[in-house]
Amino acid sequence: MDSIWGQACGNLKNSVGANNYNHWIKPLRLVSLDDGIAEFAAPTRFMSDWVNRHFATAILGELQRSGHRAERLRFTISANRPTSPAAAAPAAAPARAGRMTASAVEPASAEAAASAATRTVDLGAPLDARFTFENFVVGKPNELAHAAARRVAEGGPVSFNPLFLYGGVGLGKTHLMHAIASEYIARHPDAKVMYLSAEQFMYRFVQALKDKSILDFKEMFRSVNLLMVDDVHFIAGKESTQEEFFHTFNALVDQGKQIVISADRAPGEIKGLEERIKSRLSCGLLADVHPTTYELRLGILQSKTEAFRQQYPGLEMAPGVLEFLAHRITSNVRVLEGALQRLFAFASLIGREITLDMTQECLTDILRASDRRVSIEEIQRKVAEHYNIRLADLIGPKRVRNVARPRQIAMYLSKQLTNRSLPEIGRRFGGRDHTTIMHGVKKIEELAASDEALSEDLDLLKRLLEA
Ligand SMILES: Nc1ncnc2c1ncn2[C@@H]1O[C@H](COP(=O)(O)OP(=O)(O)OP(=O)(O)O)[C@@H](O)[C@H]1O
Repeated sequence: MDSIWGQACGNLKNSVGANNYNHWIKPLRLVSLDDGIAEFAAPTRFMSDWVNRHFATAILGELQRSGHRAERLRFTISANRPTSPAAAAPAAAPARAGRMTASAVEPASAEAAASAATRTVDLGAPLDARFTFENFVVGKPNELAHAAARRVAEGGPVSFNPLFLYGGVGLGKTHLMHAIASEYIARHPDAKVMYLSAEQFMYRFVQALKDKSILDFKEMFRSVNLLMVDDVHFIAGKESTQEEFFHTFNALVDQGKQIVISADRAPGEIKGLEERIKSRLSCGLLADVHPTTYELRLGILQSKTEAFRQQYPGLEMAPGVLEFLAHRITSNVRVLEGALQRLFAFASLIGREITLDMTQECLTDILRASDRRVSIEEIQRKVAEHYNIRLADLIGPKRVRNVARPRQIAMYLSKQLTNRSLPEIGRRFGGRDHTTIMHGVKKIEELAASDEALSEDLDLLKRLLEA
């Protein structure tokens, strides 16, 4: 086993990059390779989950290339646990270079295996048992996407096709997709549901071409009742895959079968996607998952904390910690969740209550990265560009409306996306008083509540700034 894995590792280092390799792949040990199942010992559950989600395709591909039958991964958690909290629960999630599906990955524990067996999607990837509607916290930014997802999951007559969920990284699109699939299967045990990433779709398509089994491929995809393709932007620029996807899509729509798609942006904004596909994808319901608000982040943190309390019983948390995290980590839910996980792991290792001081100490890197994400200068530049005004005017004293409103928008975004104080923001806006900034922020909040166009503009700017 050691020599098989050693050989695969050499290539994996190149394909996933040295950082990913050292962090995630190197600590794994190949225990057995029987019946197409590659069993690994991993130091932590967190690590095995992460590898499942991100590197399964690469690992299986490597084992297959060296002539072994490898169709699924299975993990056991080895006894020698890591000693540092960062290794136990690395919260600073590396940027995701496209999703690797969890396809062909077996659940780690017997309990998870049993529950997955009842949830197994007929033809696609196993579902993540944590991604249910019950575990999804609903707030203003995701309420439309959630309601539409619920409707599709009921499996009644197809009222919009496709359901197209889109939004920035780590905002819950995949979570909703899994929730739809689980619920749909629970309600329609005989239905065929296929959930896979666009990358997996391409991989299967290429494999079918190689194996000369394209008819089987077509037949398999056309036989499903519900097709769900995650991260569809992945096929941008890949002409033959797009062509095949287009035909699959049309065949299913013609048969009245439901399709759910997710992407990081609206169909019209995906560069490298054929016009006919863009227009097909725009035909159903486009549901935007907006960037999180403070309230939603807090709700998610509260809900995740309850789950962590079961995992780490007896751990106390001082008041204000969740509020602090919701305020400081605005990037995406995945990072927020990772931060909380690291905090619990750390507190349980040293056996102390989670306090604000501990939070700051334990999450220094994440908090610093969050701080760095957007600067007031970037916000000012982007807003000036967006409204086609000069940066000097945005900061300067002009009071004409076409400058004053964008200025207030920039003030509002500076308050929302950075953790600078009002006097500090004031200084960056040409030495204005903090009450002027407060007034600007309030004004935009009020306007956005009734002006849909402004609210959409704010979302767009946030997304551009947080990208
Ligand atoms: N509203 C929510 N309630 C509970 N958990 C959430 C919510 N939104 C996101 N999450 C959690 O955040 C993590 C990231 O979500 P998910 O993978 O669904 O993001 P995504 O939008 O598909 O991102 P990507 O663009 O990277 O594919 C998951 O663990 C998910 O459970």
